[in-house]
Amino acid sequence: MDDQPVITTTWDGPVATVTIDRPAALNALSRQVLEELGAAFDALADAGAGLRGVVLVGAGGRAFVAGADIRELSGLDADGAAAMGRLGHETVARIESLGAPVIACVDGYALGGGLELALACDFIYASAQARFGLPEVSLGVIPGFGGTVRLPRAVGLARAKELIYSGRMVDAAEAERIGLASRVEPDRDALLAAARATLDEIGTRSPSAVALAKQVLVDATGTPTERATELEIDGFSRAFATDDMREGTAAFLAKRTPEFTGR
Ligand SMILES: CCCCCCCCCCCCC[C@H](O)CC(=O)SCCNC(=O)CCNC(=O)[C@H](O)C(C)(C)COP(=O)(O)OP(=O)(O)OC[C@H]1O[C@@H](n2cnc3c(N)ncnc32)[C@H](O)[C@@H]1OP(=O)(O)O
Repeated sequence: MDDQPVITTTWDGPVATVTIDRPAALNALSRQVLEELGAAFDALADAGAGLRGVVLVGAGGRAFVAGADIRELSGLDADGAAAMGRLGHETVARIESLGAPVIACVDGYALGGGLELALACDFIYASAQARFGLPEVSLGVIPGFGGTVRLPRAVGLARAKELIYSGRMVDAAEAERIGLASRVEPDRDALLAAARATLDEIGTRSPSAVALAKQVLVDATGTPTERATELEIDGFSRAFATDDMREGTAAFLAKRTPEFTGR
């Protein structure tokens, strides 16, 4: 365990930036990183409507996250791997259950658990220096942090199979082409600026509606159509019990800008 925190959270108005700060190990996911990451997102969940968006980024400029910490991984047996996988999935669940959108800003490598962490965010923005891959089969393992679940949803089953079986990396341009990255910016500064601009735009919308949309999208994706439809009907109807729905429709009819509260 490092003595220093490996996860830092900074705020700029209603937007929080969560930084994974282990640059010497290319921000590899150790137990400490996962535990601090989970605590950071628990704290963000307490911010309520004061939080309008999160940027998740890796420190150092060479990697977002270069995967699970292979030194820790190499010491695991089957039971330890199951515990590691559960720890990873519990961490991811906090990102997906956060009402505010989370943008993974990938500058450098996003490999293995690092790509899986990025896939658990709402969408991925990349710098031109980004490289993505699930190289687990090169280590004699398979993705254990949701990659077999989320990569097919992002790029389709056939491409996910090709990337997982080959373990090959894709660059930023290919990642955007196959739907893995939503945007590519020339460098880190432009990447972070683009993420902030998107979160500022989303921040002008109803926080309660955005949170409901995220919950339905996360819960419904991958479920049978009949169940997914019921989840959407439930979310749609819950929106009509919010102050934001009254404010949004009244503002439109009065031809004025809505003042959303997120309630
Ligand atoms: C209950 C137990 C809890 C344990 C918790 C563990 C975390 C759990 C996470 C959830 C489960 C994740 C499941 C996931 O699907 C499995 C994986 O992610 S497997 C790992 C996948 N990643 C990789 O295979 C990438 C490995 N790295 C590389 O290929 C190369 O480093 C690179 C990214 C191509 C860069 O190459 P170079 O530019 O040559 O740089 P170096 O290789 O010299 O690296 C610099 C420095 O960083 C160290 N490092 C890099 N990657 C890792 C890593 N993944 N783990 C640990 N350390 C890493 C590298 O060793 C160098 O260090 P130095 O030698 O300088 O000390």
